[in-house]
Order: sequence, then C-alpha cells, then structure tokens
Amino acid sequence: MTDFPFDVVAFDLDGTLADTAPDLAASLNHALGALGRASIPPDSVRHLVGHGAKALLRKGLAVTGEASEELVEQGFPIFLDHYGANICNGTKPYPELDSALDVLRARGVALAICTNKPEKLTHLLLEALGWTNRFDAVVGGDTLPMKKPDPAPLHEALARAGGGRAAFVGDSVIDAEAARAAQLPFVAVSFGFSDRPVEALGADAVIDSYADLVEALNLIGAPPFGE
Ligand SMILES: O=C(O)COP(=O)(O)O
Ligand SMILES: [Mg+2]
Repeated sequence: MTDFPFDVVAFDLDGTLADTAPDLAASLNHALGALGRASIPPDSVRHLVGHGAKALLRKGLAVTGEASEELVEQGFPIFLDHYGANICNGTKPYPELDSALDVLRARGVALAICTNKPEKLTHLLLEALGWTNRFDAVVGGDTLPMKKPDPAPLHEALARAGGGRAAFVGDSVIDAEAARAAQLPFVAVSFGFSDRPVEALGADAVIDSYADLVEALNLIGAPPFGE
C-alpha cells in the first residue's frame, strides 16, 4: 500500500503517452502507395488509430477506395515492415510526461501499458524512446486473443504490474469503454487522437497536460474509489 490512492496506473500508448501519428501516417501511406492508393493527410490518420494496426490499414483503404480483406492481407506486411523500420522518426512523448511518471514512481505506483498496438512493435517503440525499463508491464493488441475495448487486456496489464487499486489513462472511446467494462476510474487526455470531444467520453477526469495527472488521480482516488 502507498499513501497514493492507486497502486498501479495503466496507460494507453498511441495518442496518450506519445504522439505516434507522424510515423503511423508515413507507414500507412507507404502501404497505401504500394497498393496503388492515394495518400491520406497525417492529420486525418490520427483519427483512424486505436483499433490496432490491421484496423488502421483497413480504415486507410476504406478512405481511399475499396477495402477488401484480400487487400488488407496484402498490405499488412508492407505496413508492418515499414513501421518497424521507421517507428520513431517523428514520434514524440507528450510534454511533462516523464516528470509525471517520475512522481508516480516515487510514490510507489506501478506503471503499465495497455495498447492495441501489436506487442512486438510496442517494445520496439519503447526501446527507441529509451523507455525499456520505464513500465512494469506491457500488454499489446495481440498479447491476448482480444483487444480493447474488451477489458481483458487491461486486467492482464494491471495484474502483470502487481495489481491493487488501479486507474487507466487513455485518449479514445475505446479506452473509455475498456475502463468502464473493467470498472476502473478513467482519466482522458485531451491532446490525443479522439475524433470526438473527450468531454463526451464519460471520464472521471480530463487532463490537458501531464502536469495535471497526479492531482487528477488524487482527486478521483478520493471516496468512493478510494475507500
Ligand atoms: O491502434 C493502435 O495501433 C494502437 O492504439 P492505442 O495505443 O491507442 O491502443
Ligand atoms: Mg490511443
């Protein structure tokens, strides 16, 4: 037990810990180009992210024409190869994140990642960002048979990080639904990839900066969640 209201905090990755959109957009457009499709503006790509890498390609194909499963299967290895080789060219952690994680860590809080990004690519990105040892547990979109918004990956990430009183931080309706299904307090970041106002996600708190995360967790950790 710590004097902080949570023992473990789990984070979504894309649009929550890091702005991965520039590199996801470059790789999606590379795969679309290989399939003879037009490019999608990077700013539009951020709204297509969240249901995993294959869903991103499927949505990219749908935006630029027909999206048959045959084309998805054809383009998927092209996307994965390009993204694996270019995973951190333009990707940046969000401001103030490192100090917020340091504060949580100093309070004895375990840190977990629950993302729909494939697990192998997640580890590759964490390594490129110098975060290999930053998190106690990492669960990707293919770690279990099911992805968010199913609550199972979230439960798995929390259990791997030691369990206890938990909260989830994310940027999308998928994260909000996973948190709700897992009956966890949810903090929404306003600077992520959501295509709808984050105020509509039903979060327990919305933060505009990681400088506000610790205070937000302290507030929502008060009873009834803190009891
Ligand atoms: O859709 C993805 O590939 C990952 O998205 P997430 O990190 O926001 O879960
Ligand atoms: Mg996200």
